[in-house]
Amino acid sequence: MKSTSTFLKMKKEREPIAMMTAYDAPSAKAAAKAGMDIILVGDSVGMVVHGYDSTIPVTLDDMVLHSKAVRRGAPDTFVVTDLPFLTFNGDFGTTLSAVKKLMQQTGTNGVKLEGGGRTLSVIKRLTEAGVPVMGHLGLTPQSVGVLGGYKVQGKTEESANRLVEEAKIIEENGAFALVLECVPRQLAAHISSLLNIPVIGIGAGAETDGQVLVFHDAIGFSDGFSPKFVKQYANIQNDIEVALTDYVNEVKQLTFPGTEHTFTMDENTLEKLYGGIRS
Ligand SMILES: Nc1nc(=O)c2c([nH]1)NC[C@@H]1CN(c3ccc(C(=O)N[C@@H](CCC(=O)O)C(=O)O)cc3)CN21
Ligand SMILES: CC(C)C(=O)C(=O)O
Ligand SMILES: [Mg+2]
Repeated sequence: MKSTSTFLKMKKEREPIAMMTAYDAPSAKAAAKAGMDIILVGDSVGMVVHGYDSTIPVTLDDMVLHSKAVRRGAPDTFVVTDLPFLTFNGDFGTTLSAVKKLMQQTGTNGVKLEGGGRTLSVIKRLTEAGVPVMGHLGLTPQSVGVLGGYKVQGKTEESANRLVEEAKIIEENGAFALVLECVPRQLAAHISSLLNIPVIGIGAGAETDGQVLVFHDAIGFSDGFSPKFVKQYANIQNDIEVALTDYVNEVKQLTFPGTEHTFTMDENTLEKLYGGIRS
């Protein structure tokens, strides 16, 4: 199993880190088979799997359930789980019990939490408690209400400087990696070269130490969600629609199931039971 020190070494040796979300066992298994370095059980599960229009409604129990499934599908891959909305912003005891539940009940390898400001000290305290922590700056979707929408961050001098300062503190406070979401590539490149820990980008250009995408976006299964930073490596939505339409048509036309999908009784039993009625 890769570890936080593997990821530091990868950065040093300029080997890009490939990360993607997964929320269930079969997709986690596919990610592991593809050679994914890190699987993220993202709170984006609320949007792409549960149909919410933000990540705000996602609960700790949701993250526990999905993390367990991912761990079963990818037992040998480093897994990180998002701490959901308002599970790490109040008293530290509550944060600790949330992280304890996640790590002990699911076997996830670390947690990711969004934001700078007051959450910077939470990163420090969790790290001191022995928890591998991944930071997340830039577009932090749990703050969508405060940010006023899903918008590129760090475009002004002031906000770019603040992101740089927060990124430095995140490293100082012991995080093993940092996700930078939806920021200009020049800012992401600057932060990546400034930090010793790997910076993993999403909508942050090619000069970070790794990339992360949402599983459903990457395979074309998120209802057409395809902003500039997403590349669709497949169109699963279309494949599924074709398959399901074929199924409906074959059921209606009685062409499914065929004999090859059907069980039969042997002739003797059939004779005894129904006097040889067949067809
Ligand atoms: N399926 C999915 N994939 C994601 O990457 C994702 C989610 N859901 N939900 C949580 C956040 C929201 N994300 C988003 C959503 C929309 C834009 C978007 O429309 N961006 C505009 C630019 C907006 C601006 O800066 O004015 C774009 O054109 O890319 C970006 C990130 C990323 N995250
Ligand atoms: C997009 C990634 C970084 C994330 O936080 C999520 O999927 O929830
Ligand atoms: Mg998230």
